[in-house]
Amino acid sequence: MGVRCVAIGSCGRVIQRAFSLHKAHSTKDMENLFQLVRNIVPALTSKKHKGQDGRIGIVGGCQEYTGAPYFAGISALKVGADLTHVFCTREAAPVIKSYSPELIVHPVLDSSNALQEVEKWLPRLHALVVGPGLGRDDFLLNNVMNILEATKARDIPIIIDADGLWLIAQLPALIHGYQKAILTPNRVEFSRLWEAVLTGPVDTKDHSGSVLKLSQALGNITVVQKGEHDLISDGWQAPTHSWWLPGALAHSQGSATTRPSRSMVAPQPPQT
Ligand SMILES: NC(=O)C1=CN([C@@H]2O[C@H](COP(=O)(O)OP(=O)(O)OC[C@H]3O[C@@H](n4cnc5c(N)ncnc54)[C@H](O)[C@@H]3O)[C@@H](O)[C@H]2O)[C@@H](O)CC1
Ligand SMILES: Nc1ncnc2c1ncn2[C@@H]1O[C@H](COP(=O)(O)OP(=O)(O)OP(=O)(O)O)[C@@H](O)[C@H]1O
Repeated sequence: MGVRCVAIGSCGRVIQRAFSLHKAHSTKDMENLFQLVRNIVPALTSKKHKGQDGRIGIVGGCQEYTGAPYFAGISALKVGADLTHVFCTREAAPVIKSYSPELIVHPVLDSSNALQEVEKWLPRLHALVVGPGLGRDDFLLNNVMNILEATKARDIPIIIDADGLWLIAQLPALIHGYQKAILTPNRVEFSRLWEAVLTGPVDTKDHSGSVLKLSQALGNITVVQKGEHDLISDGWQAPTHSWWLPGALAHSQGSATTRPSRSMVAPQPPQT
């Protein structure tokens, strides 16, 4: 069975499980969702070679945290990306690699030439995910700062989650105005970012307005605020709710970036 058939099967099982918890959904809703998932997975064709349907880089994984970068990488593959490169610390690499032979793992993030090592691969990557299981060690964060600058210089889309967001909260200028960035904060990460770039407390009665304001304060970069209802804004348009599976993935594992349908791999939301 091909990788994509397995991916579709896996997505189907997740959705079926989700729907078993949400009986209120109609069969028609379910059919629509299956179709949306199918749309995400690229069609097999003899005209393409391996790599053309997505080469994704994951920056994260350190001594303490190895699960999150694995989930980010393997999920990218399950929704159709062809290759995933994980850039992690030396100690994390054998652990992450042993979870799956499908991931390409580079034990470079804690080396003094981390930037050069990652830069060798940057020209081949279609998107970079920064933060899952990264930790908050200053030396690592400094390396990641340089990697972010190099990635921006190449105009590569960047998705930032978890400790990547911690770094952005310390240094918002690092990502300010970079239109190809997507930040995926949970409620706590959202507050941290808010405090870094805005004054006063987050308006908990107006989630939509808050997401819009944060996106604008960061120079109109896309913010996906995770929670019971995910909210997405690019600072120009009022936030929209997550459109495909509200609440169904509450038992999150690893990282929001492991659910790429919410961000750049997704088809456009249906017009309403
Ligand atoms: N939390 C996770 O699932 C993962 C954490 N990892 C790493 O573990 C370290 C600590 O992670 P923490 O998640 O504890 O982060 P923090 O140290 O930033 O703590 C955030 C706190 O906010 C709480 N919180 C989260 N969502 C909330 C909500 N909606 N409402 C109220 N409280 C909420 C959490 O329970 C946690 O106590 C980080 O270095 C992080 O990268 C990573 O390995 C990836 C997985
Ligand atoms: N209260 C909730 N009810 C239903 N679903 C929720 C709720 N909170 C979060 N979720 C779902 O879980 C996803 C992850 O949100 P969460 O707040 O757990 O982020 P997180 O802590 O950063 O986790 P992860 O890093 O795994 O994405 C959300 O995008 C949403 O789909």
